Amino acid sequence: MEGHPLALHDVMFIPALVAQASDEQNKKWLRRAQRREIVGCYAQTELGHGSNLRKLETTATYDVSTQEFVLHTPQITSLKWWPGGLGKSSNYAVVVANMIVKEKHLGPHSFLVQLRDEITHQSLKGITVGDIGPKLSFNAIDNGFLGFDNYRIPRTNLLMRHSRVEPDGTYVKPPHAKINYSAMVRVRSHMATGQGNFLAQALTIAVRYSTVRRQGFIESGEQEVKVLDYQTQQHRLFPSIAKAYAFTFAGYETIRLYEQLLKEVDTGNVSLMADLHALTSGLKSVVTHQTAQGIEQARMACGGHGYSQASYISEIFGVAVGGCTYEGENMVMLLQLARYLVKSVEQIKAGESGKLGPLVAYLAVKVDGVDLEKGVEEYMKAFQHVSRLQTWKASEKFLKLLKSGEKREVAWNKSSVELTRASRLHTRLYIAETFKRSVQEVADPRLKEVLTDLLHLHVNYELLDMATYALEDGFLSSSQLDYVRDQLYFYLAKIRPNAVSLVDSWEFSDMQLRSVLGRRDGNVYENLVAWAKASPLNKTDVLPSVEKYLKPMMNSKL
Ligand SMILES: CCCCC/C=C\C/C=C\C/C=C\C/C=C\C/C=C/C(=O)SCCNC(=O)CCNC(=O)[C@H](O)C(C)(C)COP(=O)(O)OP(=O)(O)OC[C@H]1O[C@@H](n2cnc3c(N)ncnc32)[C@H](O)[C@@H]1OP(=O)(O)O
Ligand SMILES: Cc1cc2nc3c(=O)[nH]c(=O)nc-3n(C[C@H](O)[C@H](O)[C@H](O)COP(=O)(O)OP(=O)(O)OC[C@H]3O[C@@H](n4cnc5c(N)ncnc54)[C@H](O)[C@@H]3O)c2cc1C
Repeated sequence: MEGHPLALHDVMFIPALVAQASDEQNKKWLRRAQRREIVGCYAQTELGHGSNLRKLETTATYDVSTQEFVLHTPQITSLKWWPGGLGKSSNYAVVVANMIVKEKHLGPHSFLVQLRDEITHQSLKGITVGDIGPKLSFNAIDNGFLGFDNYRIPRTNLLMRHSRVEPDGTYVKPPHAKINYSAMVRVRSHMATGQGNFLAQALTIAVRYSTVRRQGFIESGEQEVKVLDYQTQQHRLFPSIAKAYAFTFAGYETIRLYEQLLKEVDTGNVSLMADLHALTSGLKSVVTHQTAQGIEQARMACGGHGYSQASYISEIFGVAVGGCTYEGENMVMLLQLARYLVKSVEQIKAGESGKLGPLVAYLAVKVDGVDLEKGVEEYMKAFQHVSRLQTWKASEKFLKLLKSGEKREVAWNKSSVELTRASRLHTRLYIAETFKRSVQEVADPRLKEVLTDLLHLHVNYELLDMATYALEDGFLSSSQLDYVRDQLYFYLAKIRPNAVSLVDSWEFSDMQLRSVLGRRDGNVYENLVAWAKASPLNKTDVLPSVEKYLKPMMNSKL
């Protein structure tokens, strides 16, 4: 859970080679990387810039006389900073640097760069590399820094699947300006399943523990109740169980889309790139945020013992919450999706609704009202309505500011909170729709029934959470919201008997969970005592600090 120093080798280094190196280059590098003869990382972020890639400062200047690129770190802010596995483990890196050929700045490009000797593992001359120090979590990964002092690499180390520099310095452009960002899009496509998995781990711990923990009464005179029987506890945990399933289903879809994109790009078709970028930007942001919230609620749902490291939930939280920042800070990525939504609104206004992609076609179709009692399809229409309403409002705000003479960037900034709200609602609609589609496809009727309960819980919880938007223009009445509330409580109670099976079905082993509270056998109390006794502070009865500090204090006459 604390991460693995080679994680980025598999998660980004190899995928970057697969997607960006030419077949010829990969004959040399890929097999070696796959066999782990070389260990790599993905070095893009710098001390001064992570979000705004156009301002990366590391330069790769082409020297036509030697047919080499000269990598250089011009100032302190240009040091690579954060890449996982860079500090101590990797001897190679895919380095993203601003490419300069014949004095022309051609923007961020990826290069394969050797950092350390393959035999001694010592850093090479011209390279400064090290670890950035302890972090909130992920401390088994050596996130690192890296500087170049006019460090030379062959021309052929530019990853040349999509763009090239010929020996004479002629630049061949890629078919899409952002094709070099593919390693990030890949990880973003995988993040919904990855984060769903983190959330699932925390929930497994909290739900199991909530059936062991007995405290208080619902009806007097009986045995104290399992805390999972409290409606508040169910409300804290069950909607997150639904989300963990929903994120996993949505993630399967984005992974499929990414694989399709890779194939299409190889045939020169880059049309899916904008759609997938927008989709994964929003999904990564919403999923990481809601996962962090869900894990934190799971921790609190375990009361005092949730705060102990014996719960292991704090470590899961630390790792998962990193996802709000890495692969694109969430606000920045929500604003990327917002660009796509605003463009879609502009298309509709220009009478070009027919050109809209399937995920945004609903923005052009108005619905007057819904009858929620008819079922999930009506909820989808309600989600579409709130997302459409907010997307139009935010877009109109931006477009009005533009029309009033504001500069584009200023108008954008003044509309940005509203735009991020639109992006979230659009993404939550997507999650609900993929959840619905996935449940409809389940063949086993008993499984389908339980998952359908979860889906109902999800749509009622989500709609209630978006109620402000739905009430704003009178789309939903307060009596409809009362119906949603009743449905929510109905499904909390209905799911209760299946709650343990729903988390057990994720099949985490005790070794994976590393949680005293979440043990499969439920022997929490005995093992908490054993865990506490094993604490380093309990190795001796009297600590050296007693002689050194406590006694002088206690014996002092002052
Ligand atoms: C595979 C398994 C993964 C499992 C993961 C799951 C769980 C984790 C478990 C364990 C993981 C272990 C380790 C992983 C941990 C950490 C790894 C972390 C790695 C990193 O963080 S790597 C660094 C990531 N950095 C970023 O994400 C930077 C964010 N910034 C950007 O991406 C860009 O700067 C920007 C914000 C997109 C803007 O780019 P810019 O070039 O300035 O473009 P704009 O002018 O804003 O836009 C122009 C235009 O281009 C479109 N665009 C931008 N990007 C793309 C893209 N990628 N594809 C397609 N189109 C793109 C943009 O939309 C604009 O289009 P317009 O039509 O609107 O003009
Ligand atoms: C655990 C972890 C692992 C990482 N692994 C890697 C790795 O392997 N390789 C790698 O290259 N990098 C890695 N990173 C770096 C990571 O990708 C960046 O930190 C991330 O992209 C955010 O960039 P930043 O740090 O520049 O944030 P900043 O952009 O400085 O963000 C600071 C604040 O400014 C806001 N902001 C910035 N720009 C805008 C804007 N245009 N509009 C509105 N608000 C804005 C943000 O929303 C945020 O609130 C890792 C980071 C972490 C935490």
